[in-house]
Amino acid sequence: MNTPIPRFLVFEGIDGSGTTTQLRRVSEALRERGHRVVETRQPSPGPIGALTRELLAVDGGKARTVGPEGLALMFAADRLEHLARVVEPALSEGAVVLCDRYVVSSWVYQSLDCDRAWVRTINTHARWPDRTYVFDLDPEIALARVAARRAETGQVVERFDVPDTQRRLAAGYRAVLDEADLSGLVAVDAAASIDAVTTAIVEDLLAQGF
Ligand SMILES: Nc1ncnc2c1ncn2[C@@H]1O[C@H](COP(=O)(O)OP(=O)(O)O)[C@@H](O)[C@H]1O
Ligand SMILES: Cc1cn([C@H]2C[C@H](O)[C@@H](COP(=O)(O)OP(=O)(O)O)O2)c(=O)[nH]c1=O
Repeated sequence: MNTPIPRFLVFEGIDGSGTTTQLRRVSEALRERGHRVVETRQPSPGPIGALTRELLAVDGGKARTVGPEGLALMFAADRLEHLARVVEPALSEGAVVLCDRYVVSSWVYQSLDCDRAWVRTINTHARWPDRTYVFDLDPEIALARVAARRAETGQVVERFDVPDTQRRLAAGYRAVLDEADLSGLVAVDAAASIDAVTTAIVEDLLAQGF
């Protein structure tokens, strides 16, 4: 019997590591091969995700009122709502779902300020993805990319957009990559050129049966 192709694909990494750019390019490559593809992200565009994004924005240099535990619960609730509303129906219909950020984002970001085991507990009901591409990049390079992107797009500053925080997050992602018992985790050298990163991910997917 043929092994089914992995259809729930997640892109993870610190801000500026290139997940959004690559998600678009990999989706395009899969569509060209005839797959039906759903591109999505967390925090999701749904009601809980929209509220979460609002709470993340830093207003005049001051984070809004929700604290780290409240925010962790918002991300987890958004995740389950988004799974039920978007991801599960798309997978049931045979689509490939590519999601920009997922459970590992909560593990890494929320564990900066909350109890690590508790963060994992509140996310245990979210199904584990088939493949999680973890973009590994020096935080200095990622910060330079984010600054350039912000100058171009006028994007708002969010509470994790702080150099020291990004360094701790990069270390958090590397620690997750070192966990031996997680299935489908793939390290991506995000310092390579945009084309080279796309090729590496597409080659991995082809090796998975696409
Ligand atoms: N491999 C790369 N090399 C150089 N610049 C890149 C690369 N990947 C992305 N970028 C640029 O860096 C910025 C951040 O990329 P983006 O995909 O938005 O990151 P993320 O979604 O991980 O925050 C964008 O301006 C993008 O064009
Ligand atoms: C999904 C998720 C995102 N986040 C953070 C990461 C980002 O700083 C922020 C918004 O995500 P996102 O819009 O993906 O940021 P970017 O495109 O700049 O990489 O939310 C968490 O802290 N926990 C989570 O579970």
